[in-house]
Amino acid sequence: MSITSLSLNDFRNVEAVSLSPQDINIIYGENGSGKTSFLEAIYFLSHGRSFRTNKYRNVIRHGAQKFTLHAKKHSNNLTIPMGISKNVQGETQVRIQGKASRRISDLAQVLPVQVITPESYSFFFGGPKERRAFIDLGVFHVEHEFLNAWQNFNRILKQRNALLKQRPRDIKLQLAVWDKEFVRLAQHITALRESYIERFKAHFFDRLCAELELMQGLKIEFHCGWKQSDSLADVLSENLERDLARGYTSRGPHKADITIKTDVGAAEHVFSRGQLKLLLYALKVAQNSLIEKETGKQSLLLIDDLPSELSEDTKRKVGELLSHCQAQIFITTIESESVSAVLEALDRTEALFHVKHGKLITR
Ligand SMILES: Nc1ncnc2c1ncn2[C@@H]1O[C@H](COP(=O)(O)OP(=O)(O)OP(=O)(O)O)[C@@H](O)[C@H]1O
Repeated sequence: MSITSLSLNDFRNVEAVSLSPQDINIIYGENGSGKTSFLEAIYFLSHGRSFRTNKYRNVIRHGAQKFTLHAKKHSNNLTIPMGISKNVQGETQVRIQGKASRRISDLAQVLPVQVITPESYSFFFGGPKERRAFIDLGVFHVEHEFLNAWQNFNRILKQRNALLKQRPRDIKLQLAVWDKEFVRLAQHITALRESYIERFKAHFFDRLCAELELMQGLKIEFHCGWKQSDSLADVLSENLERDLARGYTSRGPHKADITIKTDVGAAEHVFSRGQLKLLLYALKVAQNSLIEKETGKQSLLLIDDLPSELSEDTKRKVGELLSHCQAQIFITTIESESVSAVLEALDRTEALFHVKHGKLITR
């Protein structure tokens, strides 16, 4: 069990709703009833932002001055109350165990949350940002040094890019100072990512995908953000003219990526949409169960509109995949019956929540 109570106030079309989630939670209702808003609220409690919009005002209920979200997380016989509120001026308040917290990352530490939406398939087709974020979420949870190193690296990257844009006369001298630290942090971050990816791959292939025929022969490759056989210091100097022309640093760990290949080509060019969805579930579940294994933290998995585009057989396979992790799961669907095949594979306590116009009609 992870979240034992959740309340939303003035969030999207939800004025005031409280619920007591179970291990598996099915949130169902008509289009526009407010189902996704519940997932969005849980995500907000973990990340301090929405997965749907960067405009925080969009999530405050029309006419209200602020939204407030509360949850109680139960783990290891400990109940941790947590909350976040944000007002129309953009001021955020975070409370964990009754104490104000200034760092959003504190929320994510307490409540690891992953989300899968119908748009998540941009994971395979979009740029590397999302794939990098996927790796880093795992590294963040299992490697304590990562957050600090990543924040420091980003500060240096910002300074370096500002220099590239300003082009002061002594730019080479100034860059020499920044680049030393840039390279040191880049190597540290890359080592943490590589070590995580190796463990992730072992977990993904040996534990999770052994029985899924589709996943046989897949290869996951990590690209660190520059040609790894070359020294990063040399790569930075070789690319200086190009970087000056563009005004940003083109090589480094901020460009890292992963590719997923089948025997005959990149997964995104070979697999069907349904197969890619299954692969995405496998990746997210592997991440979840690895975080559980290495940190003992139970995470939450939010799945928006699970049944869309999935056959009954694929839904059963999704259910089998989900049974490999202990994550508390929240699934939205228009009709509750359409996820029966998923639930059959999950032998855990379930709760059904019927949402209508932002209100719960059954509990
Ligand atoms: N800030 C807001 N204040 C009030 N209502 C809002 C606000 N933002 C969105 N809404 C409304 O709240 C509802 C939220 O819909 P949500 O996306 O959660 O529904 P859903 O049940 O997941 O729909 P679908 O099945 O179509 O994905 C919509 O009807 C939307 O018009």
